[in-house]
Order: sequence, then structure tokens, then C-alpha cells
Amino acid sequence: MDISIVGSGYVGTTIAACFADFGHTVTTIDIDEQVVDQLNHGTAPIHEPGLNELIDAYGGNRLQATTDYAAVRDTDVTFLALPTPSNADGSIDTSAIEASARTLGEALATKDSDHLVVVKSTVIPGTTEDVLYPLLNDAAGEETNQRIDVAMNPEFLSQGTAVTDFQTPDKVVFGTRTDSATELLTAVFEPLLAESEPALVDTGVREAEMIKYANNAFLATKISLINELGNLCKEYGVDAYEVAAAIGLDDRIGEQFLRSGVGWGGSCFPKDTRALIAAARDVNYEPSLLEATVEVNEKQPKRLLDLLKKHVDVSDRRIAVLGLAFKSGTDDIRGSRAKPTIERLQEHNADIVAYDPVATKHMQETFPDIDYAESAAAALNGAHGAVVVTDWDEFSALDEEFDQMADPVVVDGRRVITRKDDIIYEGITW
Ligand SMILES: NC(=O)c1ccc[n+]([C@@H]2O[C@H](COP(=O)([O-])OP(=O)(O)OC[C@H]3O[C@@H](n4cnc5c(N)ncnc54)[C@H](O)[C@@H]3O)[C@@H](O)[C@H]2O)c1
Ligand SMILES: O=c1ccn([C@@H]2O[C@H](COP(=O)(O)OP(=O)(O)O[C@H]3O[C@H](CO)[C@@H](O)[C@H](O)[C@H]3O)[C@@H](O)[C@H]2O)c(=O)[nH]1
Repeated sequence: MDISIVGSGYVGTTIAACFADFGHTVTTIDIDEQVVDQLNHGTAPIHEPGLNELIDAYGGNRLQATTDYAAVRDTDVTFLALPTPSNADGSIDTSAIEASARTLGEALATKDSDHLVVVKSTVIPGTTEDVLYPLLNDAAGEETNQRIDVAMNPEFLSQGTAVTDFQTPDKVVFGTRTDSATELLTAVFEPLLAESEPALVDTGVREAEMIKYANNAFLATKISLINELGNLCKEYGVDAYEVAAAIGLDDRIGEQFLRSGVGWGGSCFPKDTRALIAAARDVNYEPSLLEATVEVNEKQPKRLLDLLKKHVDVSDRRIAVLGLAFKSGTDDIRGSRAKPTIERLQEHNADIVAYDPVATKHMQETFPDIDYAESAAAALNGAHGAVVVTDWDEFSALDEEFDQMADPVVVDGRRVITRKDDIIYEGITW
């Protein structure tokens, strides 16, 4: 099948590579010429395990990239994997996806056969049918010989494991208005459905849009709840991880997403919880639990710092921040808990030295005035305290490096440090 994908970020590039791997012919469209060049030369524009190998195999042959929307005319279906960032009030900014729908509609005006546009981006219920569908068809014009249909196919991959998550999902959701859209999506996903046999949810467009938000809101709330319980555990001298391991044995609770710590970040949970809160207010519903979910999350970096300040006066002291990415396995710093942690340290005049194996370059743009070390060992050398913000595996191997600290105070926000002897070690919830 011939597939086009608009937007070549974390979602667009991953699905492009995996669709090519299924045997489909894929054309990606992006406004960023550098991204287009990279893809055509077989290089992934983002850091994701396993992605470079796929792009290397298919980029420039079965997977072609372009900036020209005209390419969609030679395809059967177009996926929109465009950003839907937050407006100041938390609602989603649909400008990129709307602009793209207009250009796409114009490009499709001269196509002779019907076309399906599938929204992969996370959008509030009603966006696909009430906003994008009319935009596409208006832009295509009344003279057109074909009909543009829309569908919604939310994406549940996580960064750091994007390729394997996409290839082996728990579920695939088709939100459609017509049987022909469902049939076309089934054909696109046929290799994946046959190989990994995920649950297939065949539903309406608005339901599909809401399933995506509900999924993320549930997971973010689960983490905030374990963080709240974890904070309480700490006050009572109880290890939150022992408690989490036990409650996770209850199938109704489940063992995943019970790692308490410095909180959730990323490009999705912060944006999507705020978007759902804004959408609730739009219909005069007060989303108290979602607001509490966000509030608990915002408190965790302060708790991390309070634990550090219990042992060290951070003012004018060298403090190491270990980890800048919002989670391990990615160079993405969007929504990273390292940002509020660094801001708080700055408010207390700490002399900050940060380290991350892959995300330093991005953080330098946000915080150009702090020091960055080449290794965790270099960051710890001479430091009066250290906070751990990202769960990188390499931090578990740190040992003698702590002996080089001026004061060996370590506050772990992710439960990754294994060395406990001869240092002052505090876990945020244990
Ligand atoms: N990142 C994730 O893990 C993830 C997972 C599931 C769903 N989502 C959702 O998927 C959507 C995309 O997220 P992402 O993280 O892949 O975004 P991203 O920011 O990584 O990538 C977006 C890409 O779109 C391009 N672009 C912007 N405007 C364009 C236009 N008008 N025409 C063509 N290209 C354009 C940008 O240059 C960029 O390459 C969002 O709605 C997000 O909420 C993201
Ligand atoms: O037990 C846990 C699990 C995660 N986190 C944190 O939560 C954030 C998000 O982690 P994760 O969900 O693994 O990564 P994302 O790439 O943000 O993926 C989420 O957001 C994506 C975008 O919508 C969805 O597609 C995924 O299903 C959803 O898991 C990170 O800061 C993690 O450190 C915790 O603090 N404790």
C-alpha cells in the first residue's frame, strides 16, 4: 500500500519506518528540510533505539521524504503526525494541524480517487470531525471528483521504546466514520495485527480521540497517586517501593507505573493532562482529580530539594544534577523534571553542574549559564550534594565516584543509586 505521513517527529518517523518495514511504500512530508534530507540519506532525525537501523534500511528507497504535499496524490492514505502543543491556558494549539489540513486538501483537489486522512496526533474530541474534516474538504473544493474521509488512530508508543512499542502494542484503536475507512486501516495494519495480535478497538472518531486522553490521564494519575502515597511512606519511615510491589500484585491495580519519584514529565503527560483540564472547563466541568494529579506532580521537585537542603546549605555550593532527559532512553527534555529542579537550585544560588549521557545539548539551550560535565564522575567530583532526576542505567553503576564529592550527600529521585555505604543517601519516597 502507498502511505503518506505528514510530520516526521517522534511519532511520524517511528510509524514511517515501521510501515516501510511492513512492506508498504511510505512518503513522509515535513516542513523542516534538514529532517527531510536526513531521512532520504538513511538517518533518523531523532534518537530512538532501533530506529536508525530501520531508517538506514528503507530511507531513500521504500521510504522517501519530501517537503512537497503534492506527493500525497500518489498515496491511498495520509497520516497526520503533527504537533498539538499547549496554548497558555493549557488547551491544544491546533494551528499546525489546521494549516496542514488546508495544504493537504488543496493537494488532494486534483486526485482522482477517494482519500483517507488519519489523525495520529493527540486531539480533543471533535477536532477531527468538526475542525479538520470541513477544512480538508473546503480546501479540496467543490469541483473535486473525490471524497476525503477522516479517521482517528491514536498512538500509544512511549519515547525510548517507540519502535518496539509500535510493533507490539497492547491495542490498536481505529476511530472511523465509514466501513471503508475501517477496511483501509485494517489493510495498513494487517502485518502488525497478524504478527503481534493486539486487541483491536473498532470505535467512533470522538471515542478514539478521548481514549488517547483517558489513557494518558489514567497513567499520569496513577503515578501521582503512588507519589502521594510515597511521600506519606517517607514520613512514616516506610519504603514506598515495597508497598508498590505488594499492591501491584493485585491484578486490579497492576504492577506498572508505580515507580514513585520526582514525578512525570515528557512531551505528552504534562500537555495532555492540561489539555483535558482546559477541555473540561470549556464544558463547565471542574476536573478536581486531574487538577490534583498535576498539583502533586509539581510538588515533587520541591520535595527533592527539601531533602537535599536538610543536609547541605546549597547556596554557593557545587551541586550535581544527574540526568536531564525526561526519562532514560531519550534525548528529549520536554517536560523534564530536571527543569524545575534546576530552577529551584538557581533560586537558592546553588552552583549547578549537570550531566546527562545524551540530553546535554538540548538543556544547554534552556539553561546556558550552568555548568555541564562530560560524565557523572566529573559532575560529582568536588560536589557538596547530588540529585538524581533521570533513571539512566549508568547511574546504578556509580560507586567510588561518590568518594570524590566534597560532601557525599545524594538525593535519589528515581531509585537508581545502588551505593548506600559511607554516603548520606536519601530516597524521595523511601
Ligand atoms: N512523542 C510521543 O511519544 C507521542 C506519542 C503518542 C502521541 N503523540 C502525539 O503525536 C503528535 C506528534 O508528536 P511528536 O512528538 O511526534 O511531535 P514532534 O514535535 O516530535 O514532531 C512534529 C514534526 O512535525 C513537523 N511539522 C510541524 N508543522 C508541520 C506542517 N505544517 N507540515 C509538515 N510538517 C510539520 C515538525 O517539523 C516536526 O518534525 C502530538 O499530537 C503528540 O501529542 C506523541
Ligand atoms: O512508574 C512510573 C512511570 C513513568 N514515570 C515518569 O513518567 C514520565 C512519562 O514516562 P513514559 O510514559 O514511560 O514515557 P512517554 O514517552 O511520555 O509515554 C507516555 O506518553 C505517550 C505520549 O502520549 C504515550 O503514547 C505513552 O503511552 C505514555 O506512556 C517520565 O517522566 C517517567 O519518568 C514515573 O515517574 N513513574
